[in-house]
Amino acid sequence: MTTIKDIEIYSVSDLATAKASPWASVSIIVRVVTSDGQVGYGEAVPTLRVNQVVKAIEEVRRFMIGKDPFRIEYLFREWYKHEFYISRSFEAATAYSAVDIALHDLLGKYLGAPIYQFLGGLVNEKIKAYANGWYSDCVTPDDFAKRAKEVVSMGFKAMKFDPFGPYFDHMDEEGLEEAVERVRAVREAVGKYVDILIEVHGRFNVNTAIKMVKAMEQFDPLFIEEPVHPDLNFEGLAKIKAAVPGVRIAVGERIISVEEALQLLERGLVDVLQPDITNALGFTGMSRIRALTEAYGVELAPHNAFGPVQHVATLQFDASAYNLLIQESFYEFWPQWKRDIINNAIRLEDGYYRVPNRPGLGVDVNEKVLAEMRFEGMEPFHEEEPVWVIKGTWKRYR
Ligand SMILES: O=C(O)C(=O)C[C@H](O)[C@H](O)CO
Ligand SMILES: [Mg+2]
Repeated sequence: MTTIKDIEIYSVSDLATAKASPWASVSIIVRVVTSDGQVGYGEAVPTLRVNQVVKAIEEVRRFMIGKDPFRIEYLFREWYKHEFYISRSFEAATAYSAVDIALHDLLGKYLGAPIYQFLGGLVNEKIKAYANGWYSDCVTPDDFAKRAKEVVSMGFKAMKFDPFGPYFDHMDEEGLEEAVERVRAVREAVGKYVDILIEVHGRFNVNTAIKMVKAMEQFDPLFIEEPVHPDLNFEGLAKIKAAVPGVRIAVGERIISVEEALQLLERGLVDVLQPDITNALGFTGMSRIRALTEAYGVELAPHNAFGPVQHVATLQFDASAYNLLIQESFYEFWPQWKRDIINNAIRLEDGYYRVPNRPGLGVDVNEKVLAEMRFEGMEPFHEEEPVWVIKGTWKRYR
């Protein structure tokens, strides 16, 4: 019987020369190795938690060694039994997610099939993508407009950005005006037929959020994401939906269980759900969440921000998701070393990605990059700009 022999954990980074936000300068990759020499890859979330996440993966490793890697549902259930906090702890959830992705990669390689084949088969041959990470150091409306045009010339038909500068919790009139002018500049630059997605990063209290959503409605955003603080703020989201019913609201990148998805869906608080395969319990969790969203008539727009293994895992998932709206992508805006974590370049064709159809995740991981870019330690904490914003945008322009 094939068993799990080891789980190797690689933190890789260019922190010394990083030009991106600190969270984007690190990837945590896992490599599951079997007794017969097969390998499967997965990825976890780094955001200011690198050490804790690595430790959490070490715990999953203790449990996994010696087990049959192909009993995926059974392993999930067994680990759920042992890991008392899996649905309460971000670290526990992302650690398991990374390993679950790797188990699916292994199974696909063993069966000689891409992962989508055993998630129900191919529904979407190509996946519409929206660009993120394209607006580093953009501050004025003009900065945003110029860069947005470049994004369109790369082929993207959709893009997301956070226009709210340094505001958090409350935003005054001047802040709102600046944000509105940035969004107006992008809408004018890209025209009517490119989708604009407004990222709020869970910044605002409810009163500010309602005012902001009302002001943004005129630009016809595909959705507005995390308009209020992200603590499953049911009351806040309900007030926004009541105040501005015509604007689609997206949330979900921080959910770590199927039950959290259910709580949002059953209250009718979300139009587009954004689960992330690296913290929503891998393919196992995402498949359950997909079924729920279908039942509630909600579309999926998976969050995908951390690295190329996540990127291709999300493509595999999306390939079989009938209610897929769009997939996020930072891929084109990462530094070369990060793109090089996988050997097979993922090309954007007219705003879409073709889903890799080789076994497992469908790509080869570049072990040289994993060895050369290895690092230990945490991402830096910058007092002057929160870790979650795109670098150089925590500014006003007046
Ligand atoms: O991509 C998104 O939707 C984000 O919100 C990006 C975040 O800044 C990132 O996930 C933080 O870790
Ligand atoms: Mg977001």
